[in-house]
Amino acid sequence: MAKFSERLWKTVEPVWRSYLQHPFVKGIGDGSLDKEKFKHYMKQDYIYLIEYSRIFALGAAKANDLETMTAFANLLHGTLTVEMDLHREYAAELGISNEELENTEPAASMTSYTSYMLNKSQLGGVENAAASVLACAWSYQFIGESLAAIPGATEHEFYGKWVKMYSSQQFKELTLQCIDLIDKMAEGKSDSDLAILEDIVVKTSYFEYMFWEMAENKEMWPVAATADYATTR
Ligand SMILES: Cc1ncc(CN)c(N)n1
Repeated sequence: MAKFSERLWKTVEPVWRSYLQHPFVKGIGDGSLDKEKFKHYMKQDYIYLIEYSRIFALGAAKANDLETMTAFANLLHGTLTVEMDLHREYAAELGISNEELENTEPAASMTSYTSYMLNKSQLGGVENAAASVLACAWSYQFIGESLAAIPGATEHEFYGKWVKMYSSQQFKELTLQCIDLIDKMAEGKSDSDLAILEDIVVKTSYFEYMFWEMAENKEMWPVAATADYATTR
């Protein structure tokens, strides 16, 4: 029988392929991306990764066996180190302190995406946590590998290390652990339970697209509060 992850790939493939056509992703691949857009993305992505890490912690807490708990703990550690080190390196290059990075004011898309994942993971069992993180890891690995195939993309003086990290063996191993987790959790589940997990993967894939849009357009919130409020933030 086909693995659940194969079914998921077929369902979300058109959404993930659309990322490769997105101007922000294309700009990383050909090195033409405006650095101010990247700076906005990188700051939002850093606070996104803090919330994303919480899902791994929730998965570890909800795990029914030690093997699953260890996998979630490894993924938590990998995100806090391998992935977030990349952001800290870019921040240092762009003159942003770790404190400023951590205190980034969350944008609407970042807030809605992480709130959705946290809600699904808190309400459901450990399988909801595995479904919530899947598109995040796997779609970035898909993007990383696709961009790495573009001549010169990994050697670009600024964006090269982004492409290298997301196409690296280390990141691939973290992704494979996420795929393995969802496949194990899908075993023996009813069609209706699998449909619930699939829906989480589809919705998070849509949120991924919205995140690229937020980055491209340097979005925060659609309207501004008073200037007084803004200065107290
Ligand atoms: C929004 C988002 N989605 C996924 C990833 C890859 N963990 C990320 N860094 N940022």
